[in-house]
Amino acid sequence: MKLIQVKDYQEMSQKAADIVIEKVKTNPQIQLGLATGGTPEGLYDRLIADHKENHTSYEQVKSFNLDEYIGLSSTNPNSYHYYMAHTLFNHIDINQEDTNLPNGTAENIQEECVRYDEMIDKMGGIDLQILGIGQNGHIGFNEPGTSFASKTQVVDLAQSTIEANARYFNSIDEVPTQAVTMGIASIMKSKEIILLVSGVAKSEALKQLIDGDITEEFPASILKNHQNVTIIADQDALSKVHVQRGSASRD
Ligand SMILES: O=P(O)(O)OC[C@H]1O[C@](O)(CO)[C@@H](O)[C@@H]1O
Repeated sequence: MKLIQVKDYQEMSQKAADIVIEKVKTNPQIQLGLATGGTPEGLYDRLIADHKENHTSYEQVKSFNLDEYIGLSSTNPNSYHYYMAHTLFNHIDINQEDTNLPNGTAENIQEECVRYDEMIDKMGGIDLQILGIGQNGHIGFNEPGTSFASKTQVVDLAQSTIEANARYFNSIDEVPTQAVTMGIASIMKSKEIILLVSGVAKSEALKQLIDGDITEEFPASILKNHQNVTIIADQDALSKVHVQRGSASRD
């Protein structure tokens, strides 16, 4: 894993935006894997600003999101469909029909999981996946204990995830307890991954990722087995890590 150390959330977001914009310009048909949550908001803001200023076009880009809550329709402001529309898609020239998220209200959710993986495979896979990390090491909504062989699946959210995400809801009781998420194996198929990590709340997770072993008890640890991962982490997130410049491996 390559590590880019940055000062703060702003610099992390700018660095990530610079990379994404460059890749979209080089390959206008790039297939992007996108994440939600607080972490990528700054990245999306910068993609929008660049689109407005420099006219970087997403007309031929296709996108695939990691996850969606079970039971929230796309018009629910807490759904990830809504988040993506309002945080990014409505502000750039990507075609609505080229944006994909798992459907958390599908009648047959198991079929939906299979459909989602097959669709991504059929379209040639994800070129660049943007990832955040949960405080417990989750990627997508794959919580500790998830099989590294997992494909897109329905998961029970960990209590710590429900608590962390309650900030977006009126009360913790409104947070769905389940989600549909791309599995670990689905995520690992991406040709390239950028992991964004910011803030002291993620410092323990980042330390575990860099210093710890590869174990299903810490889902993000599988990223060490991927050939092309770049971590962009800020000083607060790195506060518990002793790293050599540019390298996030122990060796
Ligand atoms: O960026 P946050 O809000 O800390 O969330 C961490 C991760 O958890 C998720 O919300 C769950 O998928 C991711 O989208 C995100 O990367």
